[in-house]
Amino acid sequence: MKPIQVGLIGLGTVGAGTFNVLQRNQAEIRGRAGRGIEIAMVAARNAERAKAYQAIVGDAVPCTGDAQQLVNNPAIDIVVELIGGIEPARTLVLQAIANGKHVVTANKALLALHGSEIFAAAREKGVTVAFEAAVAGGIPIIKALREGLTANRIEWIAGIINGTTNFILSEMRGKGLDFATVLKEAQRLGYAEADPTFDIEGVDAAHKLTLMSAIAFGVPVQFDKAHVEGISSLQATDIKYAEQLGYRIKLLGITRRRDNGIELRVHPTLIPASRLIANVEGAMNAVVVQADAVGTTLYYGKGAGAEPTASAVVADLVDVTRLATADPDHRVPHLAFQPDAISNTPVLGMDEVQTAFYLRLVVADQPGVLSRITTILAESDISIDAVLQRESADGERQTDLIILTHDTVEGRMNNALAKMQALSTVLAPIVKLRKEELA
Ligand SMILES: NC(=O)C1=CN([C@@H]2O[C@H](COP(=O)(O)OP(=O)(O)OC[C@H]3O[C@@H](n4cnc5c(N)ncnc54)[C@H](O)[C@@H]3O)[C@@H](O)[C@H]2O)C=CC1
Ligand SMILES: N[C@@H](CC=O)C(=O)O
Ligand code: NA
Repeated sequence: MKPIQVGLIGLGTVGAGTFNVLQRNQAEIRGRAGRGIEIAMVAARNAERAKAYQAIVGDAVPCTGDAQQLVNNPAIDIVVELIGGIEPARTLVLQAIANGKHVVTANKALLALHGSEIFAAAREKGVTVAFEAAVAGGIPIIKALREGLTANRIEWIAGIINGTTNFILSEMRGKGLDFATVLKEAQRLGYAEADPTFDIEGVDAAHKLTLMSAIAFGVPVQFDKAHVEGISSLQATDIKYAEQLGYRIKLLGITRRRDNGIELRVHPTLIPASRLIANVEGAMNAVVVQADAVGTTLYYGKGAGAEPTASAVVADLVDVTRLATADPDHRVPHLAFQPDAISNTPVLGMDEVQTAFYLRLVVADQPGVLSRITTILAESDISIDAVLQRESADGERQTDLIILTHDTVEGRMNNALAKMQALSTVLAPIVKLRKEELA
């Protein structure tokens, strides 16, 4: 059978990785896909990359600077979008779909914001939009959630789904390096987004979490409802105290089914140091899924970088090649659930989220301070798990008071915090971090 014809837009980190993997493993890939997968055209903005690429493939495969030419080329069956960002990616993807082409993309930002529009357009035209690379890079987590766990009622998902921030946290903790140095290294290694604030402020993780939540719970993609907090205000003191209490701090994406809705949140989180996920270091990603039949499963691997991400892009190309001749109505639905089974279960506001807390208070070193604080917690019906008192680095007349609580509702905790903050013996803004046992 004639090889399937692929148009590749973007020859950056992932684009070049995809080209390399397709070239290197073409015989195996053909065996698995049932026919060859051939790059028929490339669109690239980076002149140097385009030249290097052209030197490898010669003139047989045209390389254009105008991606519109590629998506409108009738010879192309599958468009691979690897440029990132919203525009022109959105227009190009919709144009490719309108032209009846399947799409493979690694663009989580695009799908988290415009997934509903894109998947609806694809359904209408009977084409597939595959996006394994968009969540946790090379880890086949979309496949696992959408197909492998399809028998289950998923209860919650918690994941380290941003390699850059995990790399930063690990290097700072392990080697004592400063934030800016480690971020530069993450950029050099190709982990970071074009705008690294997306990584650092938790936005990239929230994009990925939004997609997993939709697939797990049969709800639309709704990034605008996600709670997003990154690592920029995380302090070394809290990492140290967390360790003393037997916890590690990781930037986690958590989505959980509750009776009254779905939690969708990204924030630094204390996790017991004994959990496997607490020991995931560097740019590695890990996703824990709790489901009713199978119990807990853990997916671990490289979530960023050229070839790990290309592994997922090429796997999608093989899937789409296998599916290309299948009846569109019987393909795996984009978001796992059939369109008429997508529910409008609400995403809960943070006030309604249930979690445990780590609090650090800088308090005056005098009698009665601790009891006033514990009274406020008791009156708020918040129960204490552990208390640690340490000499404060900043002065003799003050002390650091670290409190771990059991699960409560965040709104209740915020009310109690306001009362504590108003005490004259509380000398600095209280640090509040969330804590999850993940069991
Ligand atoms: N780098 C990584 O580890 C991962 C990246 N991703 C996603 O993959 C996508 C690509 O990321 P990277 O390869 O890291 O980015 P990159 O910045 O290295 O590459 C993007 C390339 O697209 C080119 N480009 C931009 N606009 C273009 C246009 N209109 N036509 C043709 N070429 C154009 C740029 O010149 C650049 O070479 C993004 O959506 C990113 O979020 C997903 C998982 C991991
Ligand atoms: N910037 C992302 C790349 C992969 O999605 C990350 O650091 O994880
Ligand atoms: Na993946």
